[in-house]
Amino acid sequence: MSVMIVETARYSHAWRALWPLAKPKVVLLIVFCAVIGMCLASPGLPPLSLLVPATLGIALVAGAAAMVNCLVERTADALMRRTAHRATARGEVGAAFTLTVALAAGGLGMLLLVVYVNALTAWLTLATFVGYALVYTLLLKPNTPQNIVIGGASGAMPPILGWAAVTGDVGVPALALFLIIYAWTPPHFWALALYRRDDYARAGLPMLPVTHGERFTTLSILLYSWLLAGISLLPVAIAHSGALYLAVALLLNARFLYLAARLHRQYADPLARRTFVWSICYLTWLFAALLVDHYWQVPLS
Ligand code: HEM
Ligand SMILES: CC(C)=CCC/C(C)=C/CC/C(C)=C/COP(=O)(O)OP(=O)(O)O
Repeated sequence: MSVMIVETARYSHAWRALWPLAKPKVVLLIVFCAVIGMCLASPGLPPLSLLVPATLGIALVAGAAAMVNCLVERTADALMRRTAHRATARGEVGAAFTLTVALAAGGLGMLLLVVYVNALTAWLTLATFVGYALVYTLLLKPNTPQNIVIGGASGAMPPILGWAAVTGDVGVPALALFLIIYAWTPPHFWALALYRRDDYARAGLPMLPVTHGERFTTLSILLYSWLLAGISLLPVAIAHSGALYLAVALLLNARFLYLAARLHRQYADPLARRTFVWSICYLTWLFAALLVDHYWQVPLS
């Protein structure tokens, strides 16, 4: 009896240790962007019979990708303060167990997409998994400071996945949303990499602030923020979104550009942290505005 209790406690500890490896908050925003892709592709609300399996499927595959990322990077994670507590880095969960759970979750997600959604969404989600868990994590991240500029293409896929789930193809508005997340990713990540640069240097990862220094990174953030400001107006330029979205986008861009310009003028770690936190608020509110605008569109003229 006591052996059983000890075994159960060990397993429940292992399961609880696995949950943060799936990076639930990141996956939540990814799924939010995917759901908005689904809504924008539908004149009304997407049917629940599609919304539920598509959302669950994408969430499961994204969580699996995050777990594989933590598994592959466990040695580097152990050297960084931000990631040293991960169960993979601490050796609290075995590699075989983590991989099995990740593949089971990812497999279940793929099954949901294949059976209840469509083949295009399933293939694109699989490609996204490979792009992040393998190409970015194994090849790009340890080898080039442009790692997230290239690897960011995976993170930018969610609206395309959502759109494809509803329509079975990749529409122009979905491509515009892809470009928004693609341009958003470098300032999002480099802001964090700046105030965590000692971590990355210790782990031997060639992040931009480590290889090119603070000034070059803040300039890159500023330039990408301008690029993002322009790209974020694409949904209006293609007449998919209206005045409400435009107003919100202009306000959000103004704050992002203000923070990026200040960061470049006078660098400070707390300001870099604020810029990183703002990047997450920015994407959340921008996509929320797309959604509200879609259902309550105010014409521009
Ligand atoms: C390759 C592209 C990306 C890179 C390199 C990246 C990097 C990071 C890093 C290093 C963190 C820090 C986590 C921590 O605080 O420990 C983070 C947090 C976060 N990222 Fe990203 N990110 C990327 C793409 C995305 C995408 C596409 C989304 C959502 C659409 C996203 C949403 C978030 C959120 C919500 C957090 C906060 C998580 C938390 O507070 O636990 N990221 N990101
Ligand atoms: C199927 C699908 C939709 C997949 C989505 C891919 C995905 C999970 C993208 C998120 C990107 C992410 C969490 C980057 C973290 O950077 P990092 O891995 O360099 O950060 P770390 O140092 O915290 O591990």
